[in-house]
Amino acid sequence: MLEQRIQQHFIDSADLKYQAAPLLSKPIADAVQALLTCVTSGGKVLICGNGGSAADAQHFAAEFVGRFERERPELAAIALTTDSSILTAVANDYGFSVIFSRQVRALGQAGDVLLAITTSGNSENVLKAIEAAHEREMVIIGLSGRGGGKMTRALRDTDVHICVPHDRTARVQEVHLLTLHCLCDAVDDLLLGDTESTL
Ligand SMILES: O=C(CO)[C@@H](O)[C@H](O)[C@H](O)[C@H](O)COP(=O)(O)O
Ligand SMILES: [Zn+2]
Repeated sequence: MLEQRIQQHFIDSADLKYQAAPLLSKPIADAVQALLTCVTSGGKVLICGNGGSAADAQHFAAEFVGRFERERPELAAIALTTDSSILTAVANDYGFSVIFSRQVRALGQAGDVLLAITTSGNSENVLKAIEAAHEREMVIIGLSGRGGGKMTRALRDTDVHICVPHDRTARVQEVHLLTLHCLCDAVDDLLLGDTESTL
């Protein structure tokens, strides 16, 4: 029955979130420290991902540059998924696999953070963006699922890997979105202290 099927999505999503909380709280806290170090020393966050993860990239950038739940100064973040002229020129002239890495090389500086989002851990353009970010001496926060795929080996000890323990893309994406909200909330908390939410 359709309603049962719908309810099962809610149950599965909630189950995964319960299971993932104790596993992911430490890497998420590490990611918060990396973001805080970046933004308090004048750095910026570059974000990339495909499909639903491209939407997540833009969602996060909106909450950093705009706001999350509290008023605070603007924070620097750029989604690498939005400029259709850059994306079409680079894909057309060089190939889809370098649409993010060229932007990372163009914009990235030492001390910036790359937030790399891929549910499989295997999207080539995201993996190449990680390589480019290492060249620029950036720290990488990798969001993945399905065991981490190739992202696991692409990351270094100084990076942070937040790997959602599930094999279904939609479920992984649901935890990625929760993770991004945790990051925004924690950065605000550390920057602003225990002030009341204004929204
Ligand atoms: O949102 C969804 C599925 O829920 C899709 O658009 C999905 O993001 C796309 O298939 C992506 O290309 C998957 O890439 P990735 O997460 O494996 O890097
Ligand atoms: Zn989706």
